[in-house]
Amino acid sequence: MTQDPIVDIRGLNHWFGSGDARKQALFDVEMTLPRGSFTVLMGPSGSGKTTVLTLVGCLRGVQDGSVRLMGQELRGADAETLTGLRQRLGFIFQAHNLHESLTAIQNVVMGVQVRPGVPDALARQAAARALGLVGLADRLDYLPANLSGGQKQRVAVARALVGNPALVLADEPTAALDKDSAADVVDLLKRLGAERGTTTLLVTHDNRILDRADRILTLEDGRIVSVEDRT
Ligand SMILES: Nc1ncnc2c1ncn2[C@@H]1O[C@H](COP(=O)(O)OP(=O)(O)OP(=O)(O)O)[C@@H](O)[C@H]1O
Repeated sequence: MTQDPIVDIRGLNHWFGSGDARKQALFDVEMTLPRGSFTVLMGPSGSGKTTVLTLVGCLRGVQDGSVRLMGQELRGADAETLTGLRQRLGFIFQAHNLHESLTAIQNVVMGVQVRPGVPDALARQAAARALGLVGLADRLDYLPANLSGGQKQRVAVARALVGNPALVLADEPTAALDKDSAADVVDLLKRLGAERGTTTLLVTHDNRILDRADRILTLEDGRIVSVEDRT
């Protein structure tokens, strides 16, 4: 049985600014992400990658065209629908964005608590399990300042995955990492995604990640210029 794609984008245009400063950032972008797929979105700086990611992540409003996320149209969707959808997403950013005053496990617990009504003990249990999966079972009570760059990024991966998201959106997750840590983080994302059926859309211009992708989409000047299927 074929399932609906997690993400289906049709004729997406996007503009920034207004008046004379108005500038089109995306032109007629089309993209389909099948459930469980691992897609890399690449392209030069300023080509529109982050804009696509923030639109799919319900972090900015869709102006023109259609973005369907888990079957729901985002254009014109109300705030409640967008909040509900956002709770089913996992975000990983270039800078790990951990709270420096919270320990690794407290940071990951915050990833559980985006969903209302999860009891503290259960959240802590899930967070400990997620940190175990990323190989940090012995670092639960460390503050970010006492973790390496790769370890911090793995905490961010655990935080993104702990709520069992349907879709992980990752923006340059390996930019701050050395070669080995970058490969570890990507392999981890891919493995956990495969085990849980999570779909991943990863933005990067890091060539080291490309051989791990199921699909590589390339954006240039706001347009998709190539789609390479590797499955
Ligand atoms: N908030 C904004 N206001 C005005 N213009 C913006 C804004 N955000 C992005 N842009 C413009 O939209 C275009 C696409 O930007 P975007 O950040 O999506 O590119 P990118 O491919 O992610 O770049 P990078 O790899 O450098 O992060 C660029 O020309 C950028 O200057």
